[in-house]
Amino acid sequence: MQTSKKIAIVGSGLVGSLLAIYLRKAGHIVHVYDRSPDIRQIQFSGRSINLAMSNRGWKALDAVGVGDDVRTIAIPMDKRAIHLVDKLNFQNYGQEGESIYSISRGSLNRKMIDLAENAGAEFFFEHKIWDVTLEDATLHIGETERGAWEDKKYDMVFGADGAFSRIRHRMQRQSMFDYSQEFLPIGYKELNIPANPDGTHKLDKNSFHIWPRGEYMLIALPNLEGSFTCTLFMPFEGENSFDSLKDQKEVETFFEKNLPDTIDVIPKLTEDFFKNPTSTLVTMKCYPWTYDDKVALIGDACHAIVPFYGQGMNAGFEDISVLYEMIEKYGDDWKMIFSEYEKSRKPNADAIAELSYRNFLEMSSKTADEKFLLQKKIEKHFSDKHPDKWIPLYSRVTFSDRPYAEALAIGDYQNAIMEEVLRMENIENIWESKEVENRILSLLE
Ligand SMILES: Cc1cc2nc3c(=O)[nH]c(=O)nc-3n(C[C@H](O)[C@H](O)[C@H](O)COP(=O)(O)OP(=O)(O)OC[C@H]3O[C@@H](n4cnc5c(N)ncnc54)[C@H](O)[C@@H]3O)c2cc1C
Ligand SMILES: NC(=O)C1=CN([C@@H]2O[C@H](COP(=O)(O)OP(=O)(O)OC[C@H]3O[C@@H](n4cnc5c(N)ncnc54)[C@H](OP(=O)(O)O)[C@@H]3O)[C@@H](O)[C@H]2O)C=CC1
Ligand SMILES: Nc1ccccc1C(=O)C[C@H](N)C(=O)O
Repeated sequence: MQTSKKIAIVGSGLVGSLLAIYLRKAGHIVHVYDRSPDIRQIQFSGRSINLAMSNRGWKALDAVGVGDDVRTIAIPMDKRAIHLVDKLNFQNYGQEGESIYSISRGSLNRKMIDLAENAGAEFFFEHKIWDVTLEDATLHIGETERGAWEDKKYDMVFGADGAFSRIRHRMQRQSMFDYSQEFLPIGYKELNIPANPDGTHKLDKNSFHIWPRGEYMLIALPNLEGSFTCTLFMPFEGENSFDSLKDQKEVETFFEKNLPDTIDVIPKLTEDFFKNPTSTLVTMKCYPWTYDDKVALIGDACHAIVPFYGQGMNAGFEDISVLYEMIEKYGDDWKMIFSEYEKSRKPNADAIAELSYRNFLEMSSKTADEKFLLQKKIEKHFSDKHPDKWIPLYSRVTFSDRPYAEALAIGDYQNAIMEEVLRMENIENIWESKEVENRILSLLE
């Protein structure tokens, strides 16, 4: 327990609501503000895309005893199901028993707010934060940007207000504040595979489904009631692009030609395609993340990444784990807590941003490449025999809590070794041999 402070969290998203639970545990008065209505009272619309939860997320949830609650709404996916035009391949994510978990964003957010409220946090919905005075942690709240604002002073403010954070906006106006934002030329659109009439899933429910098609891809994640949430990632412009699919006929022809096995399972294809928005993807980096011992950014507000590794929320939850480690270490010294928190997290946030960007190529192109699948088999075979010498990159990111920066560096080193190994003569037939094992061992020396 620390000396009790009055703390405001801006944003009742996934990170804000979990942070509220942690700060209550540390003995603080916690007020959470969100511009949106209470997600528990409304039909959730928006980015309802499912989230893949993995080790880092579970660790942060389990540490405050809410992991099992969340497990009740999670579906394990132990492999990729890779839908090529003419066949279906599978690729395990990790060792036996290791899975990532599909969870609906809306259900998770509702549950997290319930749990935070039960822990004693107070929520203020439909409260728009327009500005913050950094020096004395005062929030400026109002209906419109130019209307009257109410001021609320706190001991401390956390900006958990997402990729387009208002709290960060104010911090950006200081000198020596670094900031960058980069949009991808790729957008995404949500589609839906409904359940069978008996509530069963139309595709294997324990797989993360991918239709890799080079510059674009479709993915599908299972929901509890038998449906799948699909997302089409595709360039905005060019030959195969959102721009090129302007009417019903063009969409139907495109899917029949390129994604033929989805036709039967996505009955409302064109309706959903034109009803659902095409959304954007952005990487945002900034530094510093804190102001004195008064204001700190957390989650997407300080590191928005593209979604291709399924790590954005996991990384935001890990921010909270690290912040709490610092709380335990430095007690009431919030200056030290904030400074060690941002120093520890920044290199790891940058690393997962890079890994996430690279994973688009892995998912959309490499999963359709036999050589890549062979590489993964060799890595798995070697790592099963020498777990102390080789943890595959995917496992280090997804099933461990080793720093992301370490995963990126070791992953690059391992990749250089695998490039050598794949050049071995007749590798397709000898990949399980002692010769290949010895080659990797010698390259590792
Ligand atoms: C397509 C897509 C797929 C993804 N898939 C995954 C995945 O599989 N696994 C994973 O780990 N991550 C995934 N992510 C990333 C994940 O969604 C984010 O990292 C996560 O939502 C960040 O949580 P947050 O609480 O920081 O921000 P948000 O979830 O964006 O929440 C911010 C909250 O702040 C509120 N707010 C904003 N501005 C104000 C204001 N001025 N005043 C008051 N309130 C405000 C908003 O209403 C919102 O409730 C995905 C992201 C995208 C875009
Ligand atoms: N890492 C990534 O790639 C991420 C990408 N995104 C993408 O960015 C886009 C926007 O995302 P997001 O901001 O979450 O938006 P959403 O689409 O979820 O919601 C935006 C809504 O909030 C309103 N709004 C925006 N700012 C304020 C404010 N200060 N106060 C009150 N209302 C406000 C907007 O109204 P109005 O139109 O009137 O301004 C709009 O209705 C989407 O395409 C999303 O997919 C989002 C997060 C992460
Ligand atoms: N959640 C996502 C959303 C969009 C794109 C990818 C993901 C993933 O989780 C990918 C998964 N980790 C994979 O590598 O197969």
